[in-house]
Amino acid sequence: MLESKIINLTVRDVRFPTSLEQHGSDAMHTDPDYSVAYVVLETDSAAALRGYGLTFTVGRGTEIVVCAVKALSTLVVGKTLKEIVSDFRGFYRLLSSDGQMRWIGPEKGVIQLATAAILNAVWDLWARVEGKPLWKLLVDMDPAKLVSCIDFRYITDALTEQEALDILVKAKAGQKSREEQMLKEGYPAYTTSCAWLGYTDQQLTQLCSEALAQGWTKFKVKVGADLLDDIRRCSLIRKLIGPNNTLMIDANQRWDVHEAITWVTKLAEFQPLWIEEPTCPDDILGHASISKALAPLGIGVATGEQCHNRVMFKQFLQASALQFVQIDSCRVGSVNENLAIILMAAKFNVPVCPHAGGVGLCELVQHLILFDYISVSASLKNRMCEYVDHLHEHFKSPTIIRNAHYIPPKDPGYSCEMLEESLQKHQYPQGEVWRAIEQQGKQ
Ligand SMILES: C[C@H](O)[C@@H](O)CC(=O)C(=O)O
Ligand SMILES: [Mg+2]
Repeated sequence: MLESKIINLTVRDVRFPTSLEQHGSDAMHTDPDYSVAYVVLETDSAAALRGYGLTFTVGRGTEIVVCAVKALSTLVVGKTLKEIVSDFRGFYRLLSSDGQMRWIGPEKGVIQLATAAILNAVWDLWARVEGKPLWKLLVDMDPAKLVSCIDFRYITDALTEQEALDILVKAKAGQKSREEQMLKEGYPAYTTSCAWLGYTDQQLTQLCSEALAQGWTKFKVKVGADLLDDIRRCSLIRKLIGPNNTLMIDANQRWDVHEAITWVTKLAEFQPLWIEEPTCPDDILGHASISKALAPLGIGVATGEQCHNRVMFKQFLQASALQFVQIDSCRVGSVNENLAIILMAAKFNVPVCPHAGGVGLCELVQHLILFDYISVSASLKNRMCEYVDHLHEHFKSPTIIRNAHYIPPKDPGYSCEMLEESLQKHQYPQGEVWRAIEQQGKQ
């Protein structure tokens, strides 16, 4: 089935009105409507095999990502899966470095989100053809083949192809038992669902108490808009979860560098493990200053959900500007680029703690973090994957969480196929959910 040719690409703008209840709100994104540009690759295979992919957005602007996907589609349609995966590095380069389209990137912004959506669909298709969930496709893949999927351009000063290969070969030891461990216990997760910025203290208390009862031990709280609110909310959560559970805080880029240091120092009494996105996501040296200032307080810096490519991650690592690498399945160039980031993190000995949530981000990134543990890092120290309890019901193979752990998916593919009924209802602006909202606005 590798011979199957991709004969069509469709892309849809699908939005969920999460802002109505303040789900997903933070200090910078006060009214997110969790959304996706949803891609389907159709093939000429007898079994009418399809690949499903998506990239995540927070509402307005999704139509621009849809346009970018359409612009890139001519580079994909007409290719066989075999042509693509036998030189995946070359195909990645074709998509990310097209001689004309790279001007509107390169490898950043809308065009990078569109690249992610398309490549996620290609990886989904490949995993389906092999009859495996994506994490298993990666875990079973020969290290040389894995490395051949990565574009090392601009990162060889931090990680060479040979070094990447050596890391993967070394991690072969114990791989089988780690895979069995994951199938039995799952991968540790933390929750962000209890403490979005727009939630009331009452909601926060109720959701946090419920989460504790369900076995959650690690909690992330949104901060950054108002210091007194932050002190009150962090104090409330710390009291609820007790001294031994883990707290993280996330400012979503709200502060300048000095402001970040002062503000977080005032929250240090609540003992957060990390401050996430304290300042502009492009300010590597700013993050390095914050890291240095907060290290004596035992607080690390985490970032990555808006870090747009492997070159940025390389510099964050080289500058000791982060202590937690937050890969994102839809921000960078799909699995190909995330492989590079995971391997660089391993070389620099910095834990990977993925960003997830949104629509489909948990479904996707669970595959990457399972691969990281089984085939690269071989460690769970200071490692956990974000989980957010929204919108999973719209997926054909939703994430399974047991006792605050991600249970490895078993269905073939990359877990991002959505239910047709959900797509139709939420398609923007013509789906019934959006027509009803428009009607209410007119009344
Ligand atoms: C706008 C998103 O909900 C964002 O707040 C998510 C995020 O920062 C996280 O999950 O971390
Ligand atoms: Mg965040």
